[in-house]
Amino acid sequence: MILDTVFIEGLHTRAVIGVYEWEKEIWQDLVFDIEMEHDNRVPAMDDDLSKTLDYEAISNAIIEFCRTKQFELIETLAERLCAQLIEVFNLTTITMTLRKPGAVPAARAVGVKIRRTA
Ligand SMILES: Nc1nc2c(c(=O)[nH]1)N=C([C@H](O)[C@@H](O)CO)CN2
Repeated sequence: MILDTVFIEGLHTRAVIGVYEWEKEIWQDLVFDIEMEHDNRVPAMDDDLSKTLDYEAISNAIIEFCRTKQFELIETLAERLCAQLIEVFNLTTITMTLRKPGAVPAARAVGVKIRRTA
């Protein structure tokens, strides 16, 4: 059982996302919190970046995905992005919280949280 994680908190990205026609013409803010299970003793043993989940590379992959893909629902974006990250970075388990801060003006944020396993 893996007890360690690598996390990314408050990652700001922009995407064309939303169900309404006006939303398909604008960029909107999205904010991600990500937790990925990993045995952190392995990279720590050799002080070796190649044995970690590289949070910089994963952050850049998330930003690029949001920049280049378009969906209506944040559920769809979260699902497809988790699938890609699991495949590309060989993740075992990922928990993703995706907030769309501007969507409901009366709320600080709305969003979804999913947990997916390879
Ligand atoms: N569960 C969801 N509800 C809503 C979504 C969504 O992606 N998931 N999207 C919208 C609109 O696009 C909204 O963000 C416009 O402000 C409405 N509800």
